[in-house]
Amino acid sequence: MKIAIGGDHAGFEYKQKLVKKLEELGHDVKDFGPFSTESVDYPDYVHPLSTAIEKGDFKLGVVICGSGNGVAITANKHQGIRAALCWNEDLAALARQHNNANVIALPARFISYELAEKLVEIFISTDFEGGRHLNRVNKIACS
Ligand SMILES: O=C(CO)[C@H](O)[C@H](O)[C@H](O)COP(=O)(O)O
Repeated sequence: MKIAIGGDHAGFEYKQKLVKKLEELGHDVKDFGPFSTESVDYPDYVHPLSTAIEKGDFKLGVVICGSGNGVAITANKHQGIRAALCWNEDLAALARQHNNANVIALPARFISYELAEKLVEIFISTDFEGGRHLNRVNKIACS
Protein backbone atom coordinates (compact mmCIF):
# COMPACT_ATOMS: atom_id res chain seq x y z
CA MET A 1 0.00 0.00 0.00
CA LYS A 2 1.17 3.55 -0.69
CA ILE A 3 1.34 5.35 2.64
CA ALA A 4 2.31 8.96 3.43
CA ILE A 5 3.77 9.81 6.83
CA GLY A 6 4.72 13.09 8.48
CA GLY A 7 4.40 15.28 11.53
CA ASP A 8 6.65 17.45 13.64
CA HIS A 9 9.62 17.24 16.00
CA ALA A 10 7.49 15.71 18.77
CA GLY A 11 6.53 12.85 16.47
CA PHE A 12 9.93 12.44 14.82
CA GLU A 13 11.20 9.43 16.72
CA TYR A 14 7.95 7.49 16.38
CA LYS A 15 7.79 8.44 12.70
CA GLN A 16 11.28 7.06 12.04
CA LYS A 17 10.39 3.75 13.65
CA LEU A 18 7.04 3.57 11.88
CA VAL A 19 8.64 4.15 8.47
CA LYS A 20 11.00 1.25 9.13
CA LYS A 21 8.19 -1.00 10.35
CA LEU A 22 5.88 -0.20 7.43
CA GLU A 23 8.66 -0.80 4.92
CA GLU A 24 9.44 -4.12 6.58
CA LEU A 25 5.79 -5.03 6.07
CA GLY A 26 6.20 -4.30 2.36
CA HIS A 27 4.46 -0.93 2.13
CA ASP A 28 5.57 1.88 -0.17
CA VAL A 29 6.15 4.74 2.28
CA LYS A 30 6.89 8.39 1.58
CA ASP A 31 8.22 10.38 4.51
CA PHE A 32 7.13 14.04 4.29
CA GLY A 33 9.32 14.98 7.26
CA PRO A 34 10.56 16.49 9.40
CA PHE A 35 13.91 14.74 9.43
CA SER A 36 15.27 15.68 12.86
CA THR A 37 14.10 16.64 16.34
CA GLU A 38 14.71 20.33 15.62
CA SER A 39 11.60 22.35 16.50
CA VAL A 40 9.40 22.88 13.44
CA ASP A 41 5.84 23.85 12.52
CA TYR A 42 3.69 20.81 11.67
CA PRO A 43 1.59 22.55 8.95
CA ASP A 44 4.73 22.82 6.82
CA TYR A 45 4.76 19.01 6.59
CA VAL A 46 1.11 18.06 6.98
CA HIS A 47 -0.27 20.31 4.22
CA PRO A 48 1.95 18.78 1.48
CA LEU A 49 1.16 15.27 2.79
CA SER A 50 -2.57 16.01 2.73
CA THR A 51 -2.45 17.46 -0.78
CA ALA A 52 -0.66 14.34 -2.01
CA ILE A 53 -3.35 12.09 -0.52
CA GLU A 54 -6.10 14.26 -2.02
CA LYS A 55 -4.44 13.90 -5.42
CA GLY A 56 -4.52 10.12 -5.05
CA ASP A 57 -0.77 9.65 -4.77
CA PHE A 58 -1.24 7.73 -1.49
CA LYS A 59 -4.09 5.63 -0.15
CA LEU A 60 -3.60 6.43 3.54
CA GLY A 61 -1.61 8.76 5.75
CA VAL A 62 -0.09 8.74 9.22
CA VAL A 63 0.54 12.05 10.98
CA ILE A 64 2.22 12.39 14.37
CA CYS A 65 2.80 15.30 16.73
CA GLY A 66 2.86 15.69 20.50
CA SER A 67 -0.89 15.61 21.12
CA GLY A 68 -2.03 14.57 17.66
CA ASN A 69 -4.33 17.59 17.59
CA GLY A 70 -2.18 19.98 15.57
CA VAL A 71 -1.60 17.50 12.77
CA ALA A 72 -5.25 16.37 12.75
CA ILE A 73 -6.61 19.92 12.64
CA THR A 74 -4.25 20.77 9.79
CA ALA A 75 -5.04 17.68 7.74
CA ASN A 76 -8.77 18.18 8.19
CA LYS A 77 -8.56 21.61 6.55
CA HIS A 78 -8.32 19.65 3.29
CA GLN A 79 -11.64 18.71 1.69
CA GLY A 80 -10.40 15.28 0.71
CA ILE A 81 -8.99 14.36 4.10
CA ARG A 82 -10.72 12.65 6.98
CA ALA A 83 -8.12 12.57 9.75
CA ALA A 84 -8.92 10.73 12.98
CA LEU A 85 -7.08 11.25 16.27
CA CYS A 86 -6.64 7.76 17.75
CA TRP A 87 -5.23 6.60 21.06
CA ASN A 88 -6.67 3.11 21.45
CA GLU A 89 -7.26 0.09 19.25
CA ASP A 90 -11.05 0.45 19.01
CA LEU A 91 -10.75 4.04 17.85
CA ALA A 92 -8.27 3.08 15.13
CA ALA A 93 -10.61 0.39 13.82
CA LEU A 94 -13.72 2.58 14.04
CA ALA A 95 -11.99 5.42 12.21
CA ARG A 96 -11.80 3.15 9.18
CA GLN A 97 -15.01 1.12 9.66
CA HIS A 98 -17.38 4.02 10.32
CA ASN A 99 -15.61 7.16 9.08
CA ASN A 100 -13.55 5.89 6.16
CA ALA A 101 -10.73 7.97 7.64
CA ASN A 102 -7.80 8.26 5.29
CA VAL A 103 -5.36 9.71 7.83
CA ILE A 104 -4.60 8.53 11.37
CA ALA A 105 -3.31 11.17 13.78
CA LEU A 106 -1.21 9.92 16.69
CA PRO A 107 -0.29 11.67 19.97
CA ALA A 108 3.35 10.67 20.45
CA ARG A 109 3.64 12.29 23.87
CA PHE A 110 0.67 10.35 25.25
CA ILE A 111 0.94 6.79 23.90
CA SER A 112 3.76 4.25 23.84
CA TYR A 113 5.57 3.52 20.60
CA GLU A 114 4.32 -0.06 20.77
CA LEU A 115 0.72 1.16 20.88
CA ALA A 116 1.36 3.64 18.04
CA GLU A 117 2.63 0.79 15.89
CA LYS A 118 -0.40 -1.35 16.74
CA LEU A 119 -2.80 1.50 15.93
CA VAL A 120 -1.21 2.01 12.52
CA GLU A 121 -1.35 -1.70 11.76
CA ILE A 122 -5.06 -1.79 12.66
CA PHE A 123 -5.79 1.38 10.71
CA ILE A 124 -4.20 0.22 7.47
CA SER A 125 -5.69 -3.27 7.61
CA THR A 126 -9.30 -2.31 8.41
CA ASP A 127 -11.90 -1.63 5.70
CA PHE A 128 -14.71 0.90 5.57
CA GLU A 129 -18.05 -0.78 6.29
CA GLY A 130 -20.07 1.45 3.97
CA GLY A 131 -23.85 1.05 4.35
CA ARG A 132 -25.37 3.63 6.68
CA HIS A 133 -21.92 5.12 7.24
CA LEU A 134 -21.50 5.96 3.55
CA ASN A 135 -24.41 8.43 3.65
CA ARG A 136 -22.87 10.17 6.65
CA VAL A 137 -19.34 10.27 5.27
CA ASN A 138 -20.69 11.72 2.02
CA LYS A 139 -22.20 14.60 4.01
CA ILE A 140 -18.95 15.56 5.79
CA ALA A 141 -17.23 17.58 3.09
CA CYS A 142 -18.58 21.09 2.47
CA SER A 143 -17.82 23.21 -0.58
O1 LIG B 1 0.50 21.01 17.80
C1 LIG B 1 0.54 20.30 18.73
C2 LIG B 1 -0.49 20.41 19.73
O2 LIG B 1 -1.69 20.33 19.06
C3 LIG B 1 1.56 19.27 18.88
O3 LIG B 1 1.35 18.49 20.00
C4 LIG B 1 2.96 19.79 18.86
O4 LIG B 1 3.76 18.65 18.70
C5 LIG B 1 3.37 20.53 20.11
O5 LIG B 1 2.58 21.68 20.27
C6 LIG B 1 4.84 20.87 20.08
O6 LIG B 1 5.19 21.49 21.28
P1 LIG B 1 6.65 22.06 21.56
O7 LIG B 1 6.56 22.60 22.95
O8 LIG B 1 6.91 23.12 20.54
O9 LIG B 1 7.60 20.91 21.41
